[in-house]
Amino acid sequence: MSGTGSTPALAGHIEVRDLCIRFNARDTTVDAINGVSLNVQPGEFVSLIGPSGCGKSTLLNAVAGFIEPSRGTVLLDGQPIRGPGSDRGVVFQQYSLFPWMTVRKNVEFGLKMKGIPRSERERQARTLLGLTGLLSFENHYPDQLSGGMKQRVGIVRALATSPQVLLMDEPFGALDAQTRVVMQEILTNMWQRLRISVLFVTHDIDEAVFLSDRVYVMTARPGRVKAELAVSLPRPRTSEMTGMPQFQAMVRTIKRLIREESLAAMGGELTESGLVGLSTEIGPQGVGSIL
Ligand SMILES: Nc1ncnc2c1ncn2[C@@H]1O[C@H](COP(=O)(O)OP(=O)(O)OP(=O)(O)O)[C@@H](O)[C@H]1O
Repeated sequence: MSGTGSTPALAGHIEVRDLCIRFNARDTTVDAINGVSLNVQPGEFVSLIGPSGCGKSTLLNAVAGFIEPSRGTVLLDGQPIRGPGSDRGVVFQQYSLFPWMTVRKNVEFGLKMKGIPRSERERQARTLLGLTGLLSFENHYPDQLSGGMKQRVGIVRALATSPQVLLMDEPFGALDAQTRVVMQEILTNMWQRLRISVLFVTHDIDEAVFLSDRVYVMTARPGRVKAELAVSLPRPRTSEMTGMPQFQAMVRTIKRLIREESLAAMGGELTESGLVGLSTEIGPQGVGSIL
């Protein structure tokens, strides 16, 4: 594991510079993101939020090394990212566990790929499973687990190789509201202990504010950075903080920013007095139901 207690993280600095990603389909091109610059400092928790289709997953996939930039660069600790690597753990919304492997074998997989001897990888996997309350399920198969447990295994598996960076793409998107809140608390506790850098994609504004040190709000496609907000809530975070005025104020600000972008993408515009531009097409009630 990368670090414990208050040891400051030294690695895991992500820098995205003027990143553009264009997809070429058969007879069209799609500019998914255009000129994105952002950073994640070592040990920082940063979220990306924005209207649907603004390129959040594309950006995360570029940092993971699954997609090459059309222009611009993505650096990890000063080195250009040239492909996937064990220095970056990835967790997706779909649990992506191997269904034919037990929980422990799933967690051991990355360690096996790194050539760690069997007894050592078994020891490491059991330690991580113990930290997340999953040790008694080590011999279960994924389809014997609840969604929240599967995603805990997914996170443990991503952390098993001691990455400097954890990349998470809507990891709790498939979970019910209660499980989601519990998972957020588990994640923030684990992150606080490990001090690794996290880049987290979500649609959920409360989730972004609750978990993050900073939040980047993206524009509608092609995605750019519309705003960067620092979250000043103290650590460790607790669920009671969601009732604090500064939490609520930040949620309102982000909601407004995303709403502006969603409207702009639909050809409308937000004014002091209300909505214009869309009303002739679908009427104010229609707009309210969309947003
Ligand atoms: N492989 C691909 N080929 C062509 N277009 C793609 C590809 N991947 C993504 N896109 C397009 O790029 C744009 C950005 O997609 P992306 O999934 O990154 O957005 P997102 O912000 O994560 O969306 P959502 O919030 O709905 O999950 C979309 O218009 C999408 O259709």
